[in-house]
Amino acid sequence: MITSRPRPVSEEVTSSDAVRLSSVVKRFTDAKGQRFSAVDGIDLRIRRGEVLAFLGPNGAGKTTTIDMLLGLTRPDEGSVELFGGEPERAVRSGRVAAVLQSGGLLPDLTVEATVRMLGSLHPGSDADTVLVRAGLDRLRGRRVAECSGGEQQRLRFALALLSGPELLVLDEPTAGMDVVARREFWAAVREDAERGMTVMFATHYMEEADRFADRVVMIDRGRVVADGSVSEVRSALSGRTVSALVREEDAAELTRSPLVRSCALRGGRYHFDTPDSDALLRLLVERRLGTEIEVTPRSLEEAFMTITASGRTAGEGVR
Ligand SMILES: Nc1ncnc2c1ncn2[C@@H]1O[C@H](COP(=O)(O)OP(=O)(O)OP(=O)(O)O)[C@@H](O)[C@H]1O
Repeated sequence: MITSRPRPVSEEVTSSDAVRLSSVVKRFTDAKGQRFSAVDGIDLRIRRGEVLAFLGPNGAGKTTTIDMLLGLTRPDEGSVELFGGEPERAVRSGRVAAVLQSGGLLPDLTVEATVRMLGSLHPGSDADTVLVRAGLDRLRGRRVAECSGGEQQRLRFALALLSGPELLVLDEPTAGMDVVARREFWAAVREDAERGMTVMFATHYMEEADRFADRVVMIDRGRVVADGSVSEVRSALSGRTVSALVREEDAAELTRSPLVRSCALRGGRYHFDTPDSDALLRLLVERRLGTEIEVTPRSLEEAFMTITASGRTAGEGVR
């Protein structure tokens, strides 16, 4: 497993922990009546003020983990603590708020009326400030039904802010939004994160993790397979991609070299995943094996594909 900093779960919980999951397991029954572990022993500590991206392919167990974290469902094994106590207590007291994927809005109310109505449940909340913080000031009079998907998510974000939460949990908050809407959404969240709020967000968009998170936790089939800063996760799978025009027989020979971890043919070019791009480059040039050679750093997305793919073939995560 890739870890940036050791996070032994046996360490005493300190006041700096917002979230602590210890050996959490959640089982469900599948369509064939078989029990399986959707979450299979997750240990995770999130320190106060951290912005953590929670990544994983479809069905990896992200939503199930988040549901346990919010006290919506209980683990079959292990424990979940928010700010050192029960999740339900932290949610009830407004220290934790969530932006989930859908639901929860009344289509005929205006944006402002929605925020004021929900605000009345939180004494001391300031609807005007929240509308501005969520970037909704100009949309106050718009009916919810007429808001775009991105605007509705910003409204859910505004509602989450009403209780003045210390921890904000977002489950794929930008699913289905276009690039502009996603950018606007994250600009609003980022401002709050910069004020010191702890944020945990699940996403399928790697660039959101790349741009926004301090730390990335990747899960696959209910287990943590990588944990570190974006650059640590990338560099732990250190390497670059070298692509070039190469003859088929030369490419076949190159894939047998220890300098090549894997190779893919795209758009007529061979893309070699390599642990040592300098050496591979030298080889290609000196032996005239390739032309139009390009060297590019691996993206977080590539790191993620490698981690989850190796987990699938080896039966476990990258270690
Ligand atoms: N109530 C349930 N009963 C049975 N199986 C469930 C239930 N909830 C989730 N699952 C299964 O548990 C696994 C994990 O689901 P989960 O929704 O946590 O994944 P996810 O990582 O959030 O996926 P996605 O990115 O697609 O939202 C999946 O195989 C899912 O089908």
